[in-house]
Amino acid sequence: MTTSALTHRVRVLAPEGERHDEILTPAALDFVGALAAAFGERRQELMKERRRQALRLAAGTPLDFPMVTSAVRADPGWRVAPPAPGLTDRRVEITGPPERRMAVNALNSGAQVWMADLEDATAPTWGNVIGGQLSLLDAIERRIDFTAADGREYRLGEHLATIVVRPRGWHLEEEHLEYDGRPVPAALVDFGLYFFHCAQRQIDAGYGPYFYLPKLENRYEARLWNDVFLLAQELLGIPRGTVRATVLIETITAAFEMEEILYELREHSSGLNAGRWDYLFSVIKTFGHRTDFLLPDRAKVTMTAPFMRAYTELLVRTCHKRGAHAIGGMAAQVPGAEPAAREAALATVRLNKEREAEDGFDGSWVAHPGLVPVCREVFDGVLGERPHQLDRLREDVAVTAAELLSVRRIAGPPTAEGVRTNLRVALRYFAAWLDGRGAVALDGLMEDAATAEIARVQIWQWLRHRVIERETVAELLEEETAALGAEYPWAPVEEVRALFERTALQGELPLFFTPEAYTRHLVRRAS
Ligand SMILES: CC(=O)SCCNC(=O)CCNC(=O)[C@H](O)C(C)(C)COP(=O)(O)OP(=O)(O)OC[C@H]1O[C@@H](n2cnc3c(N)ncnc32)[C@H](O)[C@@H]1OP(=O)(O)O
Ligand SMILES: O=CC(=O)O
Ligand SMILES: [Mg+2]
Repeated sequence: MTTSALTHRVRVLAPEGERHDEILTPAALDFVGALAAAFGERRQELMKERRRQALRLAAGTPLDFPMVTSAVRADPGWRVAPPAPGLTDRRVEITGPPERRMAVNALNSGAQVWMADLEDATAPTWGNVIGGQLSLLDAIERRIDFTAADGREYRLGEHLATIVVRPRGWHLEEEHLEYDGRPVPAALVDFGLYFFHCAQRQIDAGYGPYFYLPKLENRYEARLWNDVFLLAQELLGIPRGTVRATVLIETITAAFEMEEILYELREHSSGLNAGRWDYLFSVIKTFGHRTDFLLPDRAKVTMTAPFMRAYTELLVRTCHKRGAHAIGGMAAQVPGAEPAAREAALATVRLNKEREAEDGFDGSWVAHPGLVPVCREVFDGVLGERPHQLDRLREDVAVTAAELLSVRRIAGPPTAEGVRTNLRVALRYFAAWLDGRGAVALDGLMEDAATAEIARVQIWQWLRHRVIERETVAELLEEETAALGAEYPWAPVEEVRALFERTALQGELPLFFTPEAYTRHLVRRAS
């Protein structure tokens, strides 16, 4: 049953859920409404600017470091805010959706930070959106303990990871909340509800309202976030500069404005993170029409590819120049139960973390509690007792625009195995997402919205450049759809297949698979 409640001008258009009233209080909705009123239009303008920029780049306008902000880059006189409590030592950060069991496991994992993910790892069903907020509130109130159906006890320990929340990106809307007759930007819903309920509680606990900001494309989007923080702090009487935000550099255009993004957010900034999977997705999406951006199988595009190295080297240099933490990205391997596969996964993760620690990163991400020890060991080896290595300025690094864009230096056409893998991953991930799960382990790898995006856009790119035949893809799709049905009898196979066809096989490439899939499949469903 759908209820419709009106508070100020925010309407809730969703089934009532257990304890949802604790999150969707009139005051919290008013707060979200105030953010939507102040920033909704500006966000829409910025989404239009994204499309204009995509068209300019497609038409051949060169991507370069902006001339107009060269003074910001040249000015030695500014630094970001000092690290806030709980964010000084970030050598291991575990990520995952704020589902109750995982929340307890992540908080107890021994990592310094838990990135509670309402974004790449969460399928935004209304149940997940509000359930995530409840988990966060309960965790901060230390009332999240529970006994699972199988009798296992989940109890918060003494030493917990610092919570950093990742709201959804600017491109998404939350259709279960309406302001002035329009869906509220999802970023403002996730940020606003958490901030409203937890900011003061986190300050009282000795921490603060901390965020990861995903998928920014330029400095104006960072400025928008900064203004959101200013208003949010003002409305709730929280001292200016209490918020901290780490921005994921995970679009190719943002890589050209890292310093400007830090500058815009400087009084709230806690660094940058190398969001490598979305970054790769963004490179393909932005330049997929160009033959010099044709990439081989996803498995072959590692962090040692010259253009990926240029990106991470520049990220560390930029952060440390401004006193900001540089946080490494996600190695996708998850440790399975089978000993040989487990060893191989741990060895790959170790190599990735070693490269990051040696390059100067101050910490890195892991996707699973079983990877916390290896990441910690590697960073302990480089940091020792020091909480970070901000003093490693990496003045030896000088990255050019050409190096950031030097994709053609990775050779090789896609293999038959690579094409099939992308199809398998996209179909299985879409099925899980429609089922309300935003992260899954598939063949020993963590897959989430970012990695699934790569799978779909690679197929699109390979078709566009005719390095694979349309008939081959059609045959493989037939086989893999049948395999999906056999493997996941619960999956809505035809809907999954149609979603893949719409988002990967058309001439025009949809910018993300999520907005359309959300509206079509996740809105106004029971859970
Ligand atoms: C590109 C990016 O944006 S990366 C960041 C976004 N992606 C993510 O955050 C993904 C995070 N990781 C995950 O979601 C999970 O590890 C998955 C889905 C990949 C695999 O999860 P599972 O299949 O449950 O793994 P597995 O069975 O090995 O889990 C063992 C235990 O570890 C827990 N666990 C696994 N991963 C995590 C995690 N990231 N955080 C907390 N606990 C976790 C499981 O809940 C399970 O706990 P239990 O023994 O109490 O039941
Ligand atoms: O969010 C992280 C990424 O790699 O994408
Ligand atoms: Mg991402």
